[in-house]
Amino acid sequence: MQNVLEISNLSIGYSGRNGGDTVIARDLNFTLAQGEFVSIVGANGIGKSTLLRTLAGVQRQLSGQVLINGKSIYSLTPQKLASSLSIVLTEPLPTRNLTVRELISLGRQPYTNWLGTLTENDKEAVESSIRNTGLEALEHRKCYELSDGQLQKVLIARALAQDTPIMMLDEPTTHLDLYHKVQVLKTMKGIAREFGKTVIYTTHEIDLAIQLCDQMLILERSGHHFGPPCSHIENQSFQNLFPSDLIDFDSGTGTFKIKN
Ligand SMILES: Nc1ncnc2c1ncn2[C@@H]1O[C@H](COP(=O)(O)OP(=O)(O)OP(=O)(O)O)[C@@H](O)[C@H]1O
Repeated sequence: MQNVLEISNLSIGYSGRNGGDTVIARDLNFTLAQGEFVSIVGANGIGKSTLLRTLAGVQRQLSGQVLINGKSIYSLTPQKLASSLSIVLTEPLPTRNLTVRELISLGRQPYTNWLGTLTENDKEAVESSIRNTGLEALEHRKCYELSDGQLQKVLIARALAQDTPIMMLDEPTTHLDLYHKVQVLKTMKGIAREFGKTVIYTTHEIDLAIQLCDQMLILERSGHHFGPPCSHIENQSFQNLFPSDLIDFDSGTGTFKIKN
């Protein structure tokens, strides 16, 4: 499989007003191949969203490299970047006054003319992302009429309509019930498989990620681990993810258990 995203010696964080940097994670090294379904996991505040935003070029890295197909992400024009990767963030929408279909159609912006006219190809991409996310019944509803979970699906559909080789999603299943979490994750994995897209998302649902992902990036204060879920289980990498006073990772079932 061809490597699409190469991260080398990456340090992420925030530049202070007086010039000092706050480093959130350093020396990150991993590579994502075409068609892989990948999650980023770790405790609250460890840097999952910061990393995702850095990988997407939404915020600058402190040092190191993020390469998409061998080219630095920061050298790409906004147009090229928008046709290379889509990102679903947790920030609220600027407007919820659009219908579901209109919002999903915005995903086609990198390809439309300045009037935003949709071609047959654009319309087909919108149709198929509505179908793939099961939003047919909601397509004419206004976004302000949706529940948080329904809106989350619409944002995923917009990213799907963008039809980029790389998709990045920040906690895409937070507001969904268990059934719909699995439905959305399986849809995303299916898209990775069927269309050879690389999908990377942050999550707190480690059990589901273990069952579904090809690769997992585990962020910890002491460093990071990257590899397939089974190698993390073998290497006991989940054991140190959280303080051990309340929960333990059970390698046999691949789940966290509450301590008695
Ligand atoms: N704009 C910012 N400026 C400075 N520090 C920030 C900024 N945004 C986040 N941080 C800090 O960076 C660290 C990592 O935050 P981040 O949101 O990436 O973590 P996370 O792993 O996604 O957390 P969670 O699981 O709670 O969503 C936190 O300590 C946070 O306070």
